[in-house]
Amino acid sequence: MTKKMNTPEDSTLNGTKISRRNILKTAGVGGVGVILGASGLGGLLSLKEGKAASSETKEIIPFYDKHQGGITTKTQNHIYFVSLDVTTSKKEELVKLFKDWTKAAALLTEGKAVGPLSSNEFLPPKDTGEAAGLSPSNLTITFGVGPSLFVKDNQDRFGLKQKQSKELVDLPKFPLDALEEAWTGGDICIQACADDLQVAFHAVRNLIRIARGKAALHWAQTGFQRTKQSDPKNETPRNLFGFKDGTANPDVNSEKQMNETVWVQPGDGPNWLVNGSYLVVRRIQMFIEVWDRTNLREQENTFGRYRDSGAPLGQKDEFERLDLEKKNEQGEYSIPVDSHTRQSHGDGSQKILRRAYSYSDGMDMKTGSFDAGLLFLCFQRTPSKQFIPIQNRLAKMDKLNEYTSHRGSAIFACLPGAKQGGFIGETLFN
Ligand SMILES: C=CC1=C(C)c2cc3[nH]c(cc4nc(cc5[nH]c(cc1n2)c(C)c5CCC(=O)O)C(CCC(=O)O)=C4C)c(C)c3C=C
Ligand SMILES: [Fe+2]
Repeated sequence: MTKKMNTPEDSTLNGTKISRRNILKTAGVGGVGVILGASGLGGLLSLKEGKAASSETKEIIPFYDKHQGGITTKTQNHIYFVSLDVTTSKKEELVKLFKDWTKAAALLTEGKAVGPLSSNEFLPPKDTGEAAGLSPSNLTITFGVGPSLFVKDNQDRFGLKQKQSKELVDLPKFPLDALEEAWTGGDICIQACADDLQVAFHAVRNLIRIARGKAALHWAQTGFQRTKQSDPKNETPRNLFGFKDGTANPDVNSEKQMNETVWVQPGDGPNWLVNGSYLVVRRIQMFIEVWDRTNLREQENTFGRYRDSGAPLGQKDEFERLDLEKKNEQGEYSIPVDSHTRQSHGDGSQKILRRAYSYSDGMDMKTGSFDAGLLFLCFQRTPSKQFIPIQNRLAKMDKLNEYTSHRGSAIFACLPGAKQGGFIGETLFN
């Protein structure tokens, strides 16, 4: 029996965009297995378009843009983050991979399959199928390249050495780092964020499938936030220590702030990264059992903020400007000297865009406690002037270190966005 499939080719029929959900609804109307000619399907959809299309349009973040999605776009409920090792030594295969990934990512973010769901019973289907019927879920796919893609073991692997940015180098070892190879480094990263974890997983799975023989998984980490459904007021999310996390972030709606803080500008370094950004990712375990035995005052002194309101200590409102000079009745600083807020803020001149997710990975087999914490992700224009000095201060002085351990780390240059017809990495490889 011939079935009409949701293929990349038929993603636009008669000028009508067809998403995973539409195609299923259409099949429902006509019945599974009904043969539909392109024009018949297009006609049917244009009749039904209205509701389904308008509710889904809101759940699509366009893939082709000046900047990649997943950086300043609204944070979704889930993340599936992977770091990959490139296994091919041929530059042309690497370039082809980025071209294939670009096409696939554009389809996936629109809620489409990367190929026919079941066209030939003698071959594995092109798309793995688990996202069929699901909405695009605001999926964003962000690609980055690590320092080891340029030079590894002193080898200029793909003739890219001349293009390596001075900022794209391994992070220094910070005091107290307890990094493990299993969560550190990588040649390429893919960050997939979506409001549905199955959609994010499906995206990563299919992109890695496309990379077979060219790149392989090095490490992977999922993460979550409270969902939009459970928090319709969209307040600042809370981390696993129960504190609001993300309050003092630069404003993603301010182009000026993003150009100052996040996007690489002409003249900053190599041209290929203009409109891209550097991502620092840290897998930070949080000792939640120890925290849960710590009294509230100590917890609040650790962060320098109230747990309930998220306001700085000695102040009223979550979003009030920090008053680092304010003292309490005992004559001590209201926001303690070793608190996370004071140390991460510093003199306020170094800013990063944080886009962190909590993670929970079952049990830490070494200790029997939860392996849970924060997949800390931050974007910036110049790591040596932003993440690195902040982390140097935190590693030396932050009271939060008593309750956390940095177990994984990596840096990537997230490429600029691509135009329709172009591909992610074009500026680097051409
Ligand atoms: C090097 C950068 C940072 C790391 C690593 C980091 C880890 C980390 N942070 C929290 C929880 C909170 N962080 C908060 C503020 C805050 N954190 C950083 C940087 C790093 N945090 C910055 C730059 C800031 C903002 C400073 C400012 O200007 O005020 C807060 C307070 C609320 C907020 O502003 O978001 C919390 C809570 C955890 C749990 C953690 C590691 C596990
Ligand atoms: Fe922090």
